[in-house]
Amino acid sequence: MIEITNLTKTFHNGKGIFNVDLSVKTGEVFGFLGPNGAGKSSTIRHLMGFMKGDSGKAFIHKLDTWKQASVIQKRVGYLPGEISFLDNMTGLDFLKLMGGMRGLKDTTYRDQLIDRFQFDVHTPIRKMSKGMKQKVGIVAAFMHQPDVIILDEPTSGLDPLMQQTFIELVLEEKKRGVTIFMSSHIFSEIEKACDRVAIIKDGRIVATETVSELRAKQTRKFLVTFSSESDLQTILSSPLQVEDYEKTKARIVVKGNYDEFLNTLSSVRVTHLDVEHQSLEDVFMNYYDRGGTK
Ligand SMILES: Nc1ncnc2c1ncn2[C@@H]1O[C@H](COP(=O)(O)OP(=O)(O)OP(=O)(O)O)[C@@H](O)[C@H]1O
Repeated sequence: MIEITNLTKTFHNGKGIFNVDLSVKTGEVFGFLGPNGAGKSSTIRHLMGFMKGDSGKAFIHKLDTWKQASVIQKRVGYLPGEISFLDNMTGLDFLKLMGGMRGLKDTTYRDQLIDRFQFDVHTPIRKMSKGMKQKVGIVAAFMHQPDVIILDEPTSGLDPLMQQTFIELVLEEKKRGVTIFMSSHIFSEIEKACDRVAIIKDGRIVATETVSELRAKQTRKFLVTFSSESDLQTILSSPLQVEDYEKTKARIVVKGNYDEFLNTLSSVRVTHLDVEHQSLEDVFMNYYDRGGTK
């Protein structure tokens, strides 16, 4: 549904995106993660046909996004990273303008979305907070029920409740078979909403993984208390990775090897077990820190 092959764009300052390859299947919710300045918005601008690459191609629905930019921009739901509104408009004026451009006739779904995101459509945009503007942008991206939606940092400026409302909306659209591509640096929203994730750093894709693969790579540390010091000795002489220990307690590192962990623990008496959670953020930081090698 979305194909980017070998896309490169070098800006005059040497920054940009380099040999970006991405493929998003129909009905997939795909997360695009990276720190500030990594190249997320630049990639998305190519996908929306606002920018022409120096080399490589981007396709949506097999349409070349640069050559067929007007078709893409009419058809695809899009939330830009920074929305430029005409300040004298109200939220409703803006949504009517966007709806007109996309040939939206039935406004029932638009009005349901306005209700869900709880904002006053009659407020002039110049008086809106960043979060309110973001809500208007989200409604504009979803209201015509497109089959592809591209969102650049959709939850920035939203409070936690509205972030949750947004995730629910994405999951509903996913059920309808909509293909969604969204950039973010909030790992928890990617984890909740996305099937797969690509990580971009310094303009290059450093990893593409399913969310479940990423979870499997997640390191978990268990704080285990044993009934005796000899139990601890049994664990110390096992293949399990023990980070530190004292008397009858050990901090055991588990990275996917749950079977081995449970089997070994079953040979001793455990009186207490606690888990220290490592966030997905830590997993991603591994990628960032490793400078692009997987
Ligand atoms: N038109 C431009 N001219 C020169 N440099 C640019 C231009 N657009 C982007 N850049 C640079 O290219 C790099 C990638 O920018 P981009 O906006 O794509 O990053 P991003 O991942 O979206 O970041 P953020 O999370 O901060 O929005 C940055 O170093 C940015 O300064």
